[in-house]
Amino acid sequence: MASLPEGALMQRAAAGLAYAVIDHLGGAYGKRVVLLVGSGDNGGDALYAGALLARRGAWVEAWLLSDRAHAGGVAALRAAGGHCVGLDTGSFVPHETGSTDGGAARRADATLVEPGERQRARVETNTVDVVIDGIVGIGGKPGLRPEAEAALEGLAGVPVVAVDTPSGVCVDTGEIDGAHVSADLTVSFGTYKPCHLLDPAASACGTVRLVDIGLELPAPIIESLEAVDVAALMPRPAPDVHKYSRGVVGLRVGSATYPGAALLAVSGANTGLAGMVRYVGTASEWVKRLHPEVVGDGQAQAWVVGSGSADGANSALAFARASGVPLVIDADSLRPLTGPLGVPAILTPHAGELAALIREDRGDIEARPLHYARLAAKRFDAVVLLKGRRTTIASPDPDTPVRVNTTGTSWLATAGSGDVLGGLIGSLLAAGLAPIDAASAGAWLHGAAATLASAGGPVTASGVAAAIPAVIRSLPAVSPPSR
Ligand SMILES: NC(=O)C1=CN([C@@H]2O[C@H](COP(=O)(O)OP(=O)(O)OC[C@H]3O[C@@H](n4cnc5c(N)ncnc54)[C@H](O)[C@@H]3O)[C@@H](O)[C@H]2O)[C@@H](O)CC1
Ligand SMILES: [K+]
Repeated sequence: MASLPEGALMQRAAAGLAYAVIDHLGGAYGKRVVLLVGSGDNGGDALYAGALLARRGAWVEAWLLSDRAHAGGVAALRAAGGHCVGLDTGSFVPHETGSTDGGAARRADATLVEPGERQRARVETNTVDVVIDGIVGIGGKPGLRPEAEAALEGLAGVPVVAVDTPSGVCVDTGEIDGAHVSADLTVSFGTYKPCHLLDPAASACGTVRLVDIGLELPAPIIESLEAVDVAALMPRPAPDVHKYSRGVVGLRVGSATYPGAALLAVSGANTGLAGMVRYVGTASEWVKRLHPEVVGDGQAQAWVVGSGSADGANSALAFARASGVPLVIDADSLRPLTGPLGVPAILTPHAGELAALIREDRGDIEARPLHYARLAAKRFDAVVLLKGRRTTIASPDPDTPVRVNTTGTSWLATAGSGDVLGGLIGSLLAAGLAPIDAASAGAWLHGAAATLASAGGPVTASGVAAAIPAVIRSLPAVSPPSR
């Protein structure tokens, strides 16, 4: 910031925001835009973007929700032909804006709402094309104040573009505590924030669009893999490779009650990412018939246990643990866990399973996935992959960023898809990926395979497994790591 002229970052943010709004609306000319403007720089972004839209022929009205507003933004909007309205027509006084954008405070030298504007009848809300939410951004506390709630109520049904973050959500944790904006589009500046990735707040963001404003960013505490990252993690056979050196994954899953879980877990593991798949359990005959490549008991570089294991869950876990190799622990084998396992492990609970495991309320876990994934990772000294719309993957090492998965479709909420995921992660673990990488790359591929197989329609767990190789083929080419 020190090297930039004052206000440069805000101008970049506002321009990015305005063009995103123009894209969203399919143009600016003749559109009716209401800005909801809070007291900080988030409101400043909205006002400058409003000025740009007004210059492009939009009709723009700013509702100033506080007795302070970004003075430069107000002046710019007025100069471009936009209007400012105070909701409660209080006395609007000059103020010093926050110092996040350039450091120096700016002092307004005019009242924010001119007398003529103050009493104007406000726009008919059913003619508004878009609301720009500049109530609060990264400086806001969770929840909305009554004037913001009232304004949003009056504009119910109008599409909302959120500036940086949907106002009211907790930016740093993705939690929700009180009223908040639900946006159709969120335009984030510089980087994604936790609320853009983590549920429940991520569900309030709508589509998230990132505008690069040239920030130099610190190391993240949360990250989300993209296709190129997954491509770089994929095990690719070297020329001198053989089936054992590519890794052997073993599965002790399924039971007489749930033979299908065994077949699905094997289909997730048996996509060719590892050199060999072993299966031990009651569904052996079925596995042999449907997956002739799969062999029986023996040494493995990773074991998958618990999916549909029913009464066999404890012994499957005990056998696998005794092998000393990394484990994927799913479903029924999560139940006997009481603490660290002594071997590298990935636990793959959904919220209900994690609730039972750590004796918490399922609703609390769904409301605070980041918190509980981290807590469980620490307690069990294992990578914890907490399944959900935004699967959240925490490492026991507090310095390793938490990974949030963004691939997938709600069609993936289907029986057996978790069994496929466990097998897939096991094969990546056996192929030599670190547990956090195996879990997060597995979640990414699984979600992407579901989207591919679904193509907008229904999908089954078998269909997801079948689509995994095609997803891997479609990953971008990456140069191999230098030795
Ligand atoms: N930091 C940066 O590098 C940049 C920041 N920019 C913008 O600046 C924003 C941050 O600005 P600020 O730090 O001024 O903070 P905000 O504008 O996010 O909000 C803080 C202000 O809102 C009030 N407030 C807090 N919680 C509230 C609530 N729940 N309801 C109503 N009012 C509440 C506070 O009293 C304070 O005045 C970013 O989100 C982004 O939009 C951009 O202009 C680009 C550069
Ligand atoms: K906002």
